[in-house]
Amino acid sequence: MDFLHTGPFSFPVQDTYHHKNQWTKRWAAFRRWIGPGWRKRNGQEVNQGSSELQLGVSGDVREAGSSQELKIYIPFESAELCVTQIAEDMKAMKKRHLQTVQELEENFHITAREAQEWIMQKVRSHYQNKLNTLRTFLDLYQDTVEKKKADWEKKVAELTAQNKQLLEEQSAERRRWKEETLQWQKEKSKMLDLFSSRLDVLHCHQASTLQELQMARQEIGQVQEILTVSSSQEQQEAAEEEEGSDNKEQTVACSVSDQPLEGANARLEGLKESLYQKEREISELLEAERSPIPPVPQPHCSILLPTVITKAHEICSAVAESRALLNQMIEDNQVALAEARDKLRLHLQSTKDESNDKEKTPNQEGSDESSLSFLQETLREHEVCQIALDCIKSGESPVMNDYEMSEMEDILRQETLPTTQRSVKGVGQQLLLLQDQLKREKEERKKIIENYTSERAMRKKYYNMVEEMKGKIRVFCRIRPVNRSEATQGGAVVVEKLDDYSITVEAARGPREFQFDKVFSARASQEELFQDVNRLMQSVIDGYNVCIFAYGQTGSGKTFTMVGDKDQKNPGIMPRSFNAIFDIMRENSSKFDFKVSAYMLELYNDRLQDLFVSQAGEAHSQTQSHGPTKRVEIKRNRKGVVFAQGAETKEASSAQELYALFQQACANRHISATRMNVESSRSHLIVGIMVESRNLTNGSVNTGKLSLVDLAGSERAAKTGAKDHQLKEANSINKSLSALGDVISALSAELPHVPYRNSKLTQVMQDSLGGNAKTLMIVNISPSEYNIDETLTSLIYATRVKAITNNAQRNVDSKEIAQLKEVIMKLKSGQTVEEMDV
Ligand SMILES: Nc1ncnc2c1ncn2[C@@H]1O[C@H](COP(=O)(O)OP(=O)(O)OP(=O)(O)O)[C@@H](O)[C@H]1O
Repeated sequence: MDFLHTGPFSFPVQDTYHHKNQWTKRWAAFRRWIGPGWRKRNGQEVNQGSSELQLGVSGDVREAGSSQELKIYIPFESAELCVTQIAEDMKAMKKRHLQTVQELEENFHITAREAQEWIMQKVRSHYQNKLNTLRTFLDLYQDTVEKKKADWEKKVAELTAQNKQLLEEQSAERRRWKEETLQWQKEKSKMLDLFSSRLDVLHCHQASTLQELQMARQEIGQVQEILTVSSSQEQQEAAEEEEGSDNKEQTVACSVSDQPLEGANARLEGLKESLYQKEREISELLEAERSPIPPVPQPHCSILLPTVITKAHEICSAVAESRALLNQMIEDNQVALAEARDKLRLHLQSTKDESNDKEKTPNQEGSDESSLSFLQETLREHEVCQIALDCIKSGESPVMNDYEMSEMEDILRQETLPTTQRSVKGVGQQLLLLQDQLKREKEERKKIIENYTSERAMRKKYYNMVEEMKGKIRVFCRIRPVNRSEATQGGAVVVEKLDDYSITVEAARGPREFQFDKVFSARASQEELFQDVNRLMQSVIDGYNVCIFAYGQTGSGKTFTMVGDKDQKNPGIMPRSFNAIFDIMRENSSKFDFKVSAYMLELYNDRLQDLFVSQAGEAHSQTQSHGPTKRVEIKRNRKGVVFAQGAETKEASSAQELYALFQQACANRHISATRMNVESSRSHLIVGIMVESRNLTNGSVNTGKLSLVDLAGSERAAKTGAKDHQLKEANSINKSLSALGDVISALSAELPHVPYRNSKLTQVMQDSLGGNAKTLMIVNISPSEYNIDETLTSLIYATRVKAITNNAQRNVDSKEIAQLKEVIMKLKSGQTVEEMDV
């Protein structure tokens, strides 16, 4: 049998005619099945035109074409067998090919997965490296901050010590001044006493002199009488003698009567002289009394004092009564001096004993000090008096050194002559000097206080930075101005801002001080408050979750702080943050591609409601049986970030658009008037703003979320006058706030279980309290006594919140992860995913 050799297969050739048609069909099918790929086998071309196999009419197999061409006739069975075999071979081949394809596909998948894993690993290690570098930076930064903090603390301590020392020096100086002034005043009064006693003595002396004068005058009168009598006798005798005696007798009689007259005259002269002398002395004394010390030139103490002492001594020696008086005074003073010494000794002894026995209160110490100084002064008084009296008695001046002498002179110059112009000038100058010194000291003190305050502020700032780095929740306190109803209640203001970080509340049991990260007084504007909030907006853009919430009793100013006033003349944190976010986005638009979306909810009567869906619309859809409205539920993603499932999220491309969305949401909010607040929020408002920023350089994506929460205020039904549905609202508000309080207590006490699930409010705030958000709480309080209980409760809660630590982390995804997330999102929402996307 001949065989047709076509490639690897051999066809048995058959020359049966009746099989011709069948063969032709099968051959055609075979060729179709083989297809164009079969043309080349073993390097031999099978030409359709020239090498085509043909069946001869006679049934012989012959070669078609030219005379050289060989015609081969294959028996049909062989050909069929051959075809079957080829078909099987082809099947096997196909199967093998399919297996190979499958293997290749699998290999491809494995390689792709490996490549992806390798990339992921690379990315991970890259970010790990980056993280490590950042950690090193952070450590370095923390070290620097620690060092700076230590430096500042040291500086503050130094300044405080310096300040203390200065204050001590100042008070010591003042004390010294006081003591010296007191001492000099005492000595001055002693000198004045001395002068007055000297004057007394002089008065006595003057009186006795006057008496003597009187006596002398009487004596003169008597002498003049005698003289008159004797002259009348003389005249009588002369008349008698004229009548009968001779000249000789007349001469003798005359000489006898002249003798007593001469003695009387001499005596008279002597008396006159003494009278003049006394009169001179008296006039001198009177002159001295009128101006005890000649005004100009002023006598020096060194001259004056011995003069006074000598004069007093002279008087005492001359006048017996003065001497006796002086002796008496010396005796009395010695007794008083001994008594004063004993008293002082006893006092010192008793103070020593008491100080050994028990500790004293500051009051006791003060009274001890004052009685000690009083005793010392009394003793010193008697001592000085003793010296003065001894000096007067002995006629010797006290021994003083130059310094004491000049001091004494100064005192005398300034204080003993108050009426003279000079002394007035001296006192004035002294006063000016003192005022000048006081002014300088005040300025110095002010400077020190300013330094201290700025140091304190700086220290607090660094402390805040460190606290923030640690993840502590920041708490600001804002005091609202007194409102009209409080003013009419007549309630006094009991809250006072001490400085930027502390306030004091005049509670019934005494003042209580609270410390916060910042305190805003009633005068603080919305802008001032936002300046301290603004930096959190950058954190949102950087991919952090940030939460700002206002807490406080009803009517304390939460909505004013978060939203602003009704006509938006004083916009609050919410509208300001919309602008701030878009401002930052605009500044960074060359480096990032941003996307902003928002959801706005309210928690009313423990039910979450989407504020983008109006109540009317919801009711309408329910009545029109469009089915129940979408249920909003709070969920948390893998990272613990809270999100509202079922709430509509709307995108905004500008601050205005976002604000319009916000206004739309606010219009749907539950608000009504209560006795405490004409526009009281009856629900908790929760605004979530998501900012997605794609880095145009490396494709990484940050997703930050800003949660702004305006809580409804805690209230007492009795105060607000809530009834019916308002009472129900109040109960629901108070319940959720009490659950929030429980969460705060558990977190601040670091309890193992935190009851987040007790209320929807606590679920909403789960990532902000003890979660991964940067959180700021603003505690709003009323300043009035009328609300003091609520104020204290709010402040105590806020203080607890300060102790809570969050673990804020950035939400950053690499380009690949961000892409994969996008694909997942598309798949979840049923969209088709292009190969390009993967
Ligand atoms: N710092 C402030 N300066 C001026 N007015 C203020 C300030 N704080 C609050 N108010 C005014 O006090 C009133 C009550 O404030 P607000 O409505 O903000 O209180 P609330 O705490 O939100 O009360 P509720 O919990 O009942 O909603 C408002 O009229 C508001 O304008």
